[in-house]
Amino acid sequence: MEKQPKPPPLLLLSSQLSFQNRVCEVTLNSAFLSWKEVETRPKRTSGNIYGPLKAAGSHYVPVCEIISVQETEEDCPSTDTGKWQKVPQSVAESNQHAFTVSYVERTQKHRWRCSEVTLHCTDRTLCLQWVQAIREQLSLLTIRPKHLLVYINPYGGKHHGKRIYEQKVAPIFSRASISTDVIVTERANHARDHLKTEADLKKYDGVVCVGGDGMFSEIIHGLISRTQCDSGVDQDCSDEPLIPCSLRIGIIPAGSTDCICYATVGSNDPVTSALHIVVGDSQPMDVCSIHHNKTFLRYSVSLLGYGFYGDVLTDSERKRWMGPARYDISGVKTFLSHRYYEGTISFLPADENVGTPRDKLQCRSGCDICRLPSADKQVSKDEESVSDTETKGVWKVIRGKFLAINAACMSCACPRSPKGLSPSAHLADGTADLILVRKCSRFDFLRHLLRHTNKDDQFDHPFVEVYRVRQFRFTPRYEDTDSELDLRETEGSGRKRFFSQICREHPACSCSLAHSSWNCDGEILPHAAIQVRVHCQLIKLFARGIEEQSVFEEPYAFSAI
Ligand SMILES: CCCCCCCCCCCCC/C=C/[C@@H](O)[C@H](COP(=O)(O)O)NC(C)=O
Ligand SMILES: Nc1ncnc2c1ncn2[C@@H]1O[C@H](COP(=O)(O)OP(=O)(O)O)[C@@H](O)[C@H]1O
Ligand SMILES: [Ca+2]
Repeated sequence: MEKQPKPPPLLLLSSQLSFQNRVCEVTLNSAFLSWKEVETRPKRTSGNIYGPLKAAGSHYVPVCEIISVQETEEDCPSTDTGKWQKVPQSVAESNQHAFTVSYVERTQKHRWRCSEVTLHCTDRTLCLQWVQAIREQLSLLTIRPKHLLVYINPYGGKHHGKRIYEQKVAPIFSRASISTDVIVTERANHARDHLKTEADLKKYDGVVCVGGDGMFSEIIHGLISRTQCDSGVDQDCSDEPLIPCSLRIGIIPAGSTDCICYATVGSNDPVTSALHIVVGDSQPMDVCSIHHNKTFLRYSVSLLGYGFYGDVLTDSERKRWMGPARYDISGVKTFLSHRYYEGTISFLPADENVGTPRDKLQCRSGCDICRLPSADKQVSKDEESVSDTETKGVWKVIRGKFLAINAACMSCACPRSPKGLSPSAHLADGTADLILVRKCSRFDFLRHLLRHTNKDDQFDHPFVEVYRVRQFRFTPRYEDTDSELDLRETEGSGRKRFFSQICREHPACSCSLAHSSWNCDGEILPHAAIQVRVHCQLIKLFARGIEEQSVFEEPYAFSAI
């Protein structure tokens, strides 16, 4: 289909206003607000005392990135104590009428800041006309949230959640005329239970989570369960397609890892996240459901890890008082213990059109793969059911001794690992990357781990395999005989023989090490044998995916427009 050329933006208002004592040509059209300095005063240059009328720096702000506009009360002393208030530029200007536009400015490392420009008018009518025209354009942006439900975990990360929200986020929401109901949680699972049973969700345009990945996990559990419950979907039934949640979720990072925020925005910065909420961004996201036989256990959006990451989490939970540093201490300890686990992984590979975990195509804002119509979208019940299409694939079975089994339905990029556990995983393609790290030497495992922190390919080792999957199952070795899959032991079954073998191979370890635990977005799962299925685009965030670097380096320098 041929693309229709976009109609040119409609010119709405144009005036000569003053900015920092200079005359500016200010224009508002349906797409941009722009101001261009115009040199009107005669300028002395060598030879010619009258220089040409010169256009200096032009500025363009897309209307969709304007946060707010207000009349600036320059004559009255300020009642606004935030950093929003500008001191008048000069005595000459202070008597004039002015309005201030706040807008998004991109800075380094995918961070957004709130910038502002104050434009002075010669009369009040013109000033009000400008304020009204800009407000009208903002009111057309119906994707922007107006009323939000905010949950704050006061104990996440370094326990700064409440302060971060009050000092950095609330002023931005109030500037953007967003009203909020704020709940500071009093116990673990407070937010989840409130969302699941109590909250009047019809009142809100979105939910905001102030905390880390664990807190985000609470929010999605509450929201997904509520949505299924309201639609009569049984979460215990692993074949049934789930109903996508309609409310978007914003993440204000205030946790230890903040992987979900970092991997969907590109930074773990509260102001940037608040601005993505204000402009009403929307990023769909895959969610894994985890079952044990016919029982629903949990959902996961970031890391689902058995072996190394499971053991790191189990050890670090005892060190919560240390804050984010607990993961480093437990990481070193777990690395030194060098435990491996036996079991069987079986999985349903994804079709080739979603790419492969090693294709080096990173998921970025507006990602083509996540927009593919063939992505395993949630289908309505009268259409072909998801299970029909999925059973057409062929399951693969891998048995072995593993140091780590990780599944990531997105990159899991975080400050600790800027490209993530699976750098080419997609946020919303309906697949997860399954990473199997087989038993190897400590030195090799260290090389693999260190590659998460630099540019080298962590999958380029003979003991690492990675697959893009839609579903998988894991059965630890001693449970193989009870498994529904009936994957029989070839080397002999029976617990006694299994434990004696483990102990022979592992003289320094105790028998209890035959099992690890699953780390599910920072929560320990009670079962080792699990079935996992990816649900394409089950939730939506107030985010837009990571923007291409070029957008950041040249922040809206629309010189060609
Ligand atoms: C020896 C050098 C080791 C460097 C290894 C670096 C690998 C880092 C890969 C991290 C992937 C993190 C995925 C995110 C997991 C979060 O859900 C979870 C819970 O985060 P939270 O505490 O709630 O913020 N955090 C952890 C560490 O398990
Ligand atoms: N008020 C509270 N008291 C204790 N625990 C809480 C409270 N609110 C939330 N939690 C729990 O704290 C855990 C960690 O929270 P999170 O915000 O992810 O921080 P971190 O990244 O440091 O782990 C989550 O599992 C969440 O369920
Ligand atoms: Ca995915």
